[in-house]
Amino acid sequence: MSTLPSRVTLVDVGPRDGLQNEKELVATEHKAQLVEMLYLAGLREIEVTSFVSPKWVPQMADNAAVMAAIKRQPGVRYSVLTPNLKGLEAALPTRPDEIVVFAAASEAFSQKNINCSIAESIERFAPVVEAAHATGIKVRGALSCAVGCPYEGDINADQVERVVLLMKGIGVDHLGVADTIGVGTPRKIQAAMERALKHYPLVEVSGHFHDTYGQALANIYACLEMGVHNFDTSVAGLGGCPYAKGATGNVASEDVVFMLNGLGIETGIDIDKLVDAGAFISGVLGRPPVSRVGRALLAKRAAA
Ligand SMILES: CC(C)(COP(=O)([O-])OP(=O)([O-])OC[C@H]1O[C@@H](n2cnc3c(N)ncnc32)[C@H](O)[C@@H]1OP(=O)([O-])[O-])[C@@H](O)C(=O)NCCC(=O)NCCSC(=O)C[C@@](C)(O)CC(=O)[O-]
Repeated sequence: MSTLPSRVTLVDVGPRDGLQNEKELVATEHKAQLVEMLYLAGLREIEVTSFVSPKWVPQMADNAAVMAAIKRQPGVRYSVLTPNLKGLEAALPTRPDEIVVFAAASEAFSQKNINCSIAESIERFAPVVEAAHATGIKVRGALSCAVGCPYEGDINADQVERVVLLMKGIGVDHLGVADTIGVGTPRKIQAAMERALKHYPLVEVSGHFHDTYGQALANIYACLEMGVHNFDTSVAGLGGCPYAKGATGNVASEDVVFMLNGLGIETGIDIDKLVDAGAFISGVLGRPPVSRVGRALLAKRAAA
């Protein structure tokens, strides 16, 4: 039996990745309340919003207002997505603790998602990374479509490594391996992870798994076996990417915390309060949480 990490850090990306795909605009105050409830549940890394074009992603148009509305708590890292310098310039006055640039292992996805080739995206990110570092802000890089693309199909590990190297070359501090459409299975995910780990230290690599095919928990376990201990998750299983049709949300934070609790792995997260956060935002959206654990614990509460 391999030794699993004793502690795992989760970045809840629900307020950004989760909500970006919602057609009905969610009120700024509800977004801010969700961020606060995640903090109260013990999350110390929260992806709040994105500074992208409001024409492309209207749900994130209130980015600055959300950043102004959140109650800043000590010890919490609030991050935002910035696809270009324009995004960074808009984000900086809102004082993000970290920014995220996002590239893809697939040319077609890069074009659909950010309207440029992989090479052009790296050219755009380079000054963003430089400017962020100049103000002391850490940069996470998301690498979409690390095992499969909605337009190109299978993606191989060589394609992943190529973009990992490009990200590393421009100084991206942390590399997130993203299975955007949730088609990854444990061995494929491990192969992609291995390429990231060839160039980034373990502490600076994370997994970002959508649960479209129900593989996300197995994929997280496969990463734990490699020692990976940072994951993006989304409260209530919210989300999907507007440029990956049919892809469902990220793996639900509640489901991951339940599994990690069962494995005796520390997260610092209170699952009951996390379920409250999931129930809150699901109520705002007018539907039950996608999280199986969230639904089970809510049903148990109702029956008690
Ligand atoms: C990247 C762009 C902006 C390029 O879009 P573009 O049209 O190529 O950009 P442009 O530079 O030609 O500008 C066109 C217009 O957009 C404006 N603009 C330009 N930049 C910005 C900005 N930052 N903020 C606000 N406005 C902006 C710019 O000012 C101009 O406005 P106009 O003159 O037409 O009125 C566009 O493609 C875009 O916003 N895409 C958003 C994509 C997105 O948010 N996708 C979802 C997030 S990624 C994701 O979810 C995956 C991830 C990270 O979770 C991991 C995974 O699971 O894979």
